[in-house]
Amino acid sequence: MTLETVSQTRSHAGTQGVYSHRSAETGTDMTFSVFVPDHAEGAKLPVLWYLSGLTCTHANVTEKGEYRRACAEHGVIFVAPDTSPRGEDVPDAADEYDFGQGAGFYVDATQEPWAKNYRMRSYIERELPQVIAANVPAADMDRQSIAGHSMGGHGALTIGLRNPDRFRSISAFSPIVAPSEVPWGEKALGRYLGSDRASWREYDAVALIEDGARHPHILVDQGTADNFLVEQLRTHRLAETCDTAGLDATIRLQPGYDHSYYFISTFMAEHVKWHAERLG
Ligand SMILES: N[C@@H](CCC(=O)N[C@@H](CSC=O)C(=O)NCC(=O)O)C(=O)O
Repeated sequence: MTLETVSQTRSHAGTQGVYSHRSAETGTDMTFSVFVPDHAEGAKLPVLWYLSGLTCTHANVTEKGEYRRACAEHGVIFVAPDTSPRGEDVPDAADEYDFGQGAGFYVDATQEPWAKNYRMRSYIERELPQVIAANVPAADMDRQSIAGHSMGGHGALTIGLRNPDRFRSISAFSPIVAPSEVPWGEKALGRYLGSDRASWREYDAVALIEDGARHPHILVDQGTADNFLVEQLRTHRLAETCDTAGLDATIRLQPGYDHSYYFISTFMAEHVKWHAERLG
């Protein structure tokens, strides 16, 4: 598979790259960023995936996430994919920031006209890892963890919970923990997957845990001044569900922080370190 280098920039004792490739899953060109810390020749470094939220591309966290110093210090490769397929030929929902392009919700859509291109689950779980393994020689694909923000926090939790043997740890900033129960999620899952709510459960972290999914290493940070907390994020649902299931997740409320990258960047280094400790 051919990878086009969009840019490579030296930063924090490493290389920040942006690349694009043709995706078989989405049927579109996809762009992602990868930060590779400097390393000895032949060395293998663990991989931390970061899934972004509504309206984002790879660029939001790459420019505002402030992960590079911590990744260089701990020797962690950081991969930031896009949040949906994009292009003039890709169905979109004009004027809806929370659906369509920029809002793939990390599902494989089953409904028309979304099913052909909106295959972000398979893209993140299968295709992009193969692209990374083939093109980033330092990437140790036996040591992976996953993180994300908001819609991407939902993606990290659900992908991590479905694949506990692949991802050694899961962390999330302000995740949508129960999309089946909130407006953003009901809209996206209803239109991408259809009205049968049973088919939504594998894309809902609370439902996955209720249905038996487990992971020993989960960290969530949530700002108390986040304007989406009450209606869309509902962190307490994850806390309650983990308690009931006997899951020892670390769920922290951070006083005064909002939903923005000012919040994410404040705690990013802690998340990178926490993952690095579990990645060995
Ligand atoms: N109405 C807003 C909502 C968009 C927004 O807040 N997006 C967040 C993620 S929300 C959940 O997934 C985000 O990360 N924005 C990008 C950023 O750089 O802050 C709007 O349309 O702006």
